[in-house]
Amino acid sequence: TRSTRPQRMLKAVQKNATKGNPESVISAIDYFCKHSEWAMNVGDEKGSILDSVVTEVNPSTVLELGTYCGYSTVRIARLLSPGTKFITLEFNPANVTVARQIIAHAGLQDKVTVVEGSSGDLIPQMKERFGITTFDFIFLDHWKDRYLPDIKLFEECGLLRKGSVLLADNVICPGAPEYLEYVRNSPRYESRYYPAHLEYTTLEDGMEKSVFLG
Ligand SMILES: O=C(NC/C=C/[C@H]1O[C@@H](n2cnc3c(NCCO)ncnc32)[C@H](O)[C@@H]1O)c1cc(-c2ccc(F)cc2)cc(O)c1O
Ligand SMILES: [Mg+2]
Repeated sequence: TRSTRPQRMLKAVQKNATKGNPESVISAIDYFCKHSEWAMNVGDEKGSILDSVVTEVNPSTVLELGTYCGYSTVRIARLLSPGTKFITLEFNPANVTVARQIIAHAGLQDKVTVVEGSSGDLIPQMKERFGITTFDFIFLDHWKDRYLPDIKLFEECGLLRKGSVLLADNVICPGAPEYLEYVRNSPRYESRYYPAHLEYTTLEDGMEKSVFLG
């Protein structure tokens, strides 16, 4: 049967990227998406914003929602200090399989744990299953209508501390209006919008960085 786009992306990484070289994995995926098939990776322009926020926060604990093929997982993991606890959640088992292979090709398999399951089920398990008290940095890039319920879940589960940073992709395209309204109007967050473009296109998109104030 016909391969899937994530499988074709993995093949492109295995063919064109150097094993153990995260930068070459990132470049191979961006090349694939620009010249072969568009895919919903955060991409190079928004990826640079992600890089700068991760570098600024220099987190000890990181959570990503929506691994997909592992592109942003590789971008984040390559910047983390040794000993950082990084967990990424993905509920599609086929995507988990591809992501684990792309992360391994980059040589970053020891830096991140890819957990199969849905955020709604897994977020409440973070403390007991992974020994996490709070997250320093959270990257939201899963279904856009789940951003708001999941940030509320973080609050309910006591997973945020004063200064925790949440970065949300696609707040314009496809858009996360209820999430934006919440973080921009809640006295518990200090929010800032980073304008950019939808990955690999000229369409408007952007990322929202929100700092939890406690
Ligand atoms: O839809 C987009 N991303 C979704 C990501 C989904 C991935 O994350 C996984 N996932 C989803 N919900 C959960 C969940 N929890 C929630 C359910 O319980 N828990 C765990 N994993 C979850 C899926 O299995 C996928 O692997 C998007 C679209 C465009 C786009 C823009 C313009 C266009 F024209 C077309 C597309 C651009 C982007 O950058 C985008 O990120
Ligand atoms: Mg996205």
